[in-house]
Order: sequence, then structure tokens, then C-alpha cells
Amino acid sequence: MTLNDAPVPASLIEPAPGPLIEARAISRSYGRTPALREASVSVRPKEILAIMGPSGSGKSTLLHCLAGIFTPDAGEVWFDGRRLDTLKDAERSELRRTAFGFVFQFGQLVPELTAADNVALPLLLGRVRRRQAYRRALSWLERLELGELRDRRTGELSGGQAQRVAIARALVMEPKIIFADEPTGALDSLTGEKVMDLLVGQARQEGATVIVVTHDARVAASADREVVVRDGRVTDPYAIGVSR
Ligand SMILES: Nc1ncnc2c1ncn2[C@@H]1O[C@H](COP(=O)(O)OP(=O)(O)OP(=O)(O)O)[C@@H](O)[C@H]1O
Repeated sequence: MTLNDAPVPASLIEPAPGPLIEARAISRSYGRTPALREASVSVRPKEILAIMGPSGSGKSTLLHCLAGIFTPDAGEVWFDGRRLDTLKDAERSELRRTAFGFVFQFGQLVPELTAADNVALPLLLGRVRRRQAYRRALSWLERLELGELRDRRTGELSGGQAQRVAIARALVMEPKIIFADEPTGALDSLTGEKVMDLLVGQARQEGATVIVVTHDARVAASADREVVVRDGRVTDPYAIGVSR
């Protein structure tokens, strides 16, 4: 076979997929405090992106704007070919409920409910039948090695167990994208590493995109790419100081 007969790799024929989610020069202030200044970032489908940067630099604000929880004062947010920041509140809430999953630092679980109840909850709110909702919830709890704790109230779980329940609850809806804000911030380093491995491993299996805000370089190391936020702007970690 000559070089000319060699099959052309698909990556050279097919264009790289466009971004799944993108912030275009977004700015956002809290009163007179600017938190984001024309920040831009784009994330490809199935990519795991870590957002790092000093305290107060605007990481959480960026994540909240990407997730449609906050609306930027200027700039645009695009998700899956649709402009997110100009959607009506009801449409944006529906998108958040169906296509987005969230894992925050303190899980945001309902402590009086059991692990199974917490994971089934988003399905029940989406009108999935009770029996099916619990079947799916239990299968996710098992995937996250929590099957035995299904009937335990989440207020009585350890931090690491609670974060795994929060991951199960985020993934049960089969979201296209998971937003995680310091998901391991309240855990010791070993537990944090395990929780992050589970989040990344399960997201990869499901083909979900993950955007994770973290201070922890080990958490960032399990991402495909990292960006750094400084003074409300996103900079490439390999070209510090260059605005994108
Ligand atoms: N609710 C608020 N009201 C007023 N200012 C706020 C509010 N939330 C954030 N800020 C300010 O906006 C800026 C960016 O905050 P943000 O929480 O996005 O940063 P961060 O990088 O996530 O910080 P950290 O790593 O400490 O969580 C900071 O100067 C912060 O003090």
C-alpha cells in the first residue's frame, strides 16, 4: 500500500464539532463590583473543563451565567445552537431541569429525605412514574456504590457519600452538561479524589460535558482542559495574561 492509498483519518474529513456551550464576552456586576469583564469561553461536547483562578476572580459567576442561573449584563451565552441568556425565564428553567445537572459544594440535597428519594426527585418532578423513577434512582445509586445506603436520610450521610448522592441526582436526568462548583471543596483530599473520579468516569460513560470550578489542581488534572479566570476575564493557562 502506498501512502496515497492509506485511509484518511475521520478526524481530517469531519469538521471538529462546534461548541456545546459558549460565553461570548460576558460581563456581570454585583452593584458596583464587576465580577466578569467580557469573559469568553467555549466548551465542546463531551469535554471536561476545569475553571480555576484565585478567590473572588469570578469563577462561580461565570459558571452561574453559563448555567442560565444568572443573566449577564452584557455579552451572550449560547447552548447547543440556542441563545440562552435571552430565553424567557420559563424556557430557561425547563432547559436547566432537563438538559443541565448540578453538583455544588454542599450537595444541595434534601436532608430529611432518603438517598433514593433525593435521586428520584428530579424524575418525579418531571412526571416520570413513581416506580420507574425509583428504579432509575436505585440503579444510579448502585453505580455510585451507594446501593446499601438507599434508605438512609441524606442528612445522616458523610460528606463524600452525600456528594456521590448529589452526582447520582445530577446524572439521573441524563443531562447534556453537568455544572459543578467546588464539588470536592468540603471533602478531605482522598474522598475528594474518589468523588471526582466517579463524577468524571460516569460523565464520560454517559457522554456528558462537565464544567467544574475548582481550586484543587488534582481535580483540574482529571479534566481535559483548564482555563483560568483572573479579574473577571478568562485566560488560557498556557498563555497567562492573554485574554480570549
Ligand atoms: N452576591 C454578591 N454580592 C456582591 N458581590 C458579589 C456577590 N457574589 C460575588 N460577588 C463578588 O464578585 C466577585 C466574583 O465572585 P465569584 O464568587 O464569582 O468569584 P469566585 O472566583 O468564584 O470566588 P471563590 O473562589 O472565592 O468562590 C468577587 O469580587 C465577589 O466579592
